[in-house]
Amino acid sequence: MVSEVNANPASDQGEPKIRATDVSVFYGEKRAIDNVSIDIHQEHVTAFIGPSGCGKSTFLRTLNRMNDTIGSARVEGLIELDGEDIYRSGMDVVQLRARVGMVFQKPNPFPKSIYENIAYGPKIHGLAQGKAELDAIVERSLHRAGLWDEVKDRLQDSGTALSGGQQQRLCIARAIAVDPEVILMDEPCSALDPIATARIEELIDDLRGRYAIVIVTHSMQQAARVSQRTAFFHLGHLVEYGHTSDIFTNPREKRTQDYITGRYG
Ligand SMILES: Nc1ncnc2c1ncn2[C@@H]1O[C@H](COP(=O)(O)OP(=O)(O)OP(=O)(O)O)[C@@H](O)[C@H]1O
Repeated sequence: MVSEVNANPASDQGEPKIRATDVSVFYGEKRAIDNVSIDIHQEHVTAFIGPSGCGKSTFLRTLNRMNDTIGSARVEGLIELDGEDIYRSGMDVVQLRARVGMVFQKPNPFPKSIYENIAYGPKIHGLAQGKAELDAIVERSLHRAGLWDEVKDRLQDSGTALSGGQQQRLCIARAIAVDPEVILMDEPCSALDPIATARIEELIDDLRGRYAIVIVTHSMQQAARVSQRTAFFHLGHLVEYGHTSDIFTNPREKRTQDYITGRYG
């Protein structure tokens, strides 16, 4: 049975950016997420932690309807972005995914130039009036992602020729280029070395405040370093959600305590 969780430890922060209410996710008959309610706030980095298979990625994907791409997946419950039900019929999913961008575990730049990787989204969303405006978006996005200085002299080189860490920053720049409100990150550092990981963590901190960021991570150290709110999932349940400092120093639930002290996971 799910214990009572505080779904809104940031109630002092005004209206949530995203509110999930009684969300369950099924793959065929199998229930991977069980009745999860949570508020995600604008000014924060929110970390999802929990043992492998607990449903962190599945739940993350419900927040921009990425589960729609998995044939067997079915979502129940309500997910609101600024109060709007994102699963309502008629919702423009392409537009939604621009507002709620995603960065994946493995960097996945398009097999195109660095410039085109960034320019593609703004072009299809009609965000630039002409070449000069597009150039400005590309430069600004690469700046924000902390990549401009490294690539400004080779914007026509292929994005796939960059190092893993640079590719991941390119993917973050690509998400930023369409002016998102929320950025979802699914284990964005798991394919990176410690130096590249540190750069992404610094970047997440720089981006905080401008976007609501949700990060799935296997690393409790990373959650503690980059997030202000942490949600602990176990077997499809949201066991505990709160201020990151409280979750790591003073968890209310025994299952959280056991996980953060390394008893399982
Ligand atoms: N496409 C899919 N089809 C069927 N079952 C799936 C699919 N994706 C995930 N699952 C199942 O749903 C459950 C939750 O998986 P999910 O990947 O969301 O967990 P996770 O906590 O992100 O795991 P990990 O930390 O290992 O990435 C698991 O039992 C998994 O096997």
